[in-house]
Amino acid sequence: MKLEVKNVSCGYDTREVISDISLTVECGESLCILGPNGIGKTTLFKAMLGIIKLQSGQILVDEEDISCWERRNLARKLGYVPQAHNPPFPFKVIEVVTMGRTAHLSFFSSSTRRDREIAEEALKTLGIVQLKDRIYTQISGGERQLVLIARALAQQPAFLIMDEPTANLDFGNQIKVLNQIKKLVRNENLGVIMTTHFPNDAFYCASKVAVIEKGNAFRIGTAEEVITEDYLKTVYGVDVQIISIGDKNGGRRVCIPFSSNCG
Ligand SMILES: Nc1ncnc2c1ncn2[C@@H]1O[C@H](COP(=O)(O)OP(=O)(O)OP(=O)(O)O)[C@@H](O)[C@H]1O
Repeated sequence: MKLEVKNVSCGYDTREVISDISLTVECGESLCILGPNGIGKTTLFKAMLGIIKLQSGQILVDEEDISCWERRNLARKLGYVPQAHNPPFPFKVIEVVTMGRTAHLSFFSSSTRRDREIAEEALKTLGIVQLKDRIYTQISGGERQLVLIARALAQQPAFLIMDEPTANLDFGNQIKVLNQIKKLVRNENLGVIMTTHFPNDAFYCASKVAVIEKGNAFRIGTAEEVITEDYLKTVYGVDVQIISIGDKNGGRRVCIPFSSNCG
């Protein structure tokens, strides 16, 4: 299955934030979107999820324009993982994850035993089934992020749209979440589109990288093609060094910032 953003422009009222962007993601691929604060990454996600209208262009799933799809249909194809948040009510983890089944329920029906089993399966896939009876507001930020991914998985979408899934997490939880994303892409054949502020996240887990720059310039390709020292200097105005390291799975690149004028 293919998700295609085709010549999309979008924004708020008459203000264009994203201008003429095109990208595609297939199931079994992960795309990391990088770009400075306020450039429009979340705005693009809102457009993909039908929260704001496109100013021009199309969003297609397997060549079908999704603009006139019912929200429920859209939710069966696109799952959204927001940044971990504190909900106002102290739901149990299993209840939060079962909420992901809403798109599969008919009007006025409540979740069934099968929905709860699917929710539990999603918790197992993420290795956090032991949290199922804990109160969501009383677990850690990293655990909450994994629970939100489980909730989106319970929705059984083809694609997961993830807004900065590693934000606010400690180093260990960042790696755990990135490893889970890699597994979902590889083992569950999900397509993942995620934003991040860390080029190393993209080196670590992305099949493709897109960078949105000021002036709405846009680049997409493999991490190696797109994330270069010169380009990061252009986009973020900082000096970095990109080095290759060996690990047991083969070589990998990492990006290290350095200051050329720190005396
Ligand atoms: N609801 C809104 N109404 C009007 N303007 C908005 C709204 N939400 C965001 N914006 C503006 O749109 C621009 C893009 O914001 P957006 O949140 O998409 O950026 P972002 O790339 O996701 O930023 P960050 O990396 O800081 O999360 C910003 O100038 C922001 O102020």
